[in-house]
Amino acid sequence: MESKSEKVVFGASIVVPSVLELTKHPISKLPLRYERDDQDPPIVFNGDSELSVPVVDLHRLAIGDFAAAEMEKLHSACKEWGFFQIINHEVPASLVNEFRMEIGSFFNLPYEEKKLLWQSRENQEGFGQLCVVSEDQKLDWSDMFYILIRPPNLRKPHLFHNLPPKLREALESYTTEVQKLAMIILNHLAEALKMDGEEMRELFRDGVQSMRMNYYPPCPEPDKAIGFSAHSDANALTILLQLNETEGLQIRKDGRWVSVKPIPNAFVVNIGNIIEIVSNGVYKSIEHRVTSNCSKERLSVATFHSPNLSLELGPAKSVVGPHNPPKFRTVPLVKYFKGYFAKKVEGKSYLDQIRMQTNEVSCS
Ligand SMILES: O=C(O)CCC(=O)C(=O)O
Ligand SMILES: [Fe+2]
Repeated sequence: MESKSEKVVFGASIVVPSVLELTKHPISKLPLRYERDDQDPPIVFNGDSELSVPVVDLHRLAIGDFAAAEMEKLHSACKEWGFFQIINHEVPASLVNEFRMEIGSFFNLPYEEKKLLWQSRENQEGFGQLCVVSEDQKLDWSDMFYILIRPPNLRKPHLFHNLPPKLREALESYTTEVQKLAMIILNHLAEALKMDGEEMRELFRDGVQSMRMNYYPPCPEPDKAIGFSAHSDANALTILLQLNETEGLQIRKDGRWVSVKPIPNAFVVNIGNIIEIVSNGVYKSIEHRVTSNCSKERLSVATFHSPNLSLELGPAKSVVGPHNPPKFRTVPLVKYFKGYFAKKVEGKSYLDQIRMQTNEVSCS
């Protein structure tokens, strides 16, 4: 039976305004609905050059002489940061650039056309914002477009078929390549965790891939607003493309917010809650956010990878043992997602709810 906190209805008759439309005519004051006092102020910590997100070279992971050192870098990035940037990933730059251009045009479509692709009462796909459940709820200073891509039976025809044809084509090629990259990374993570590679592959066979495109317009009062409020990702592995050179993404590291500086042709990869659970807490799903700025727009696209929806989620069997007892309970994946979104609406972390208490004994 569903607990009360798992019941959540998104967007029932709630219209989430488009921030891009709001900024079409210059405004000097931030509308009240975007003024935030529930977020840390957007202080950028830049003082210590030691503090920058690790960079992992995928090519070196495959070359005998360098592989062990690169693998160690990957392992410690996932343990200590929950984030890394990946270079030499072999996703063709031409394909990424094609996609980049199509996304820019997509956000600039006339509002009347975009309205046809707006979130509906029942689900969060389409243009809009995440987890908006009331008219008074404060909003992020951004527009997003969220869509399920794989497996194909999850695609919503009214969204997928109504995407501009060139965007759909570019999205198809981009997500196919990024899906391959995600599997390569997940295989490396299994190796680094000393987890059975077959157990990892089995989890992600016919897994879920979804995508969120984010548009952050310049903000009249960036100190009072937030582009994307602090959160950790629900899924297993996020592969993020920062589409232009505008900074904004920050991650929480040892209690401070650290900027993730865009590196040309790199992807930002982050561990989501699901890998934190599968790795039995060895890898960390880290809180991150996007700050606003007063002069430059920012665009990003996050591609999310999750296991097969019919499976149960818990610490990997090949990772836990007498010396490493499970730190999380095992729950059906579908139940996990419902719990995540319900807790997000409450502003809490669902991970804490499925974390084992110290006196709890595992039955799995
Ligand atoms: O725009 C970004 O850089 C981050 C977006 C993000 O965290 C998300 O879509 O989950
Ligand atoms: Fe995120």
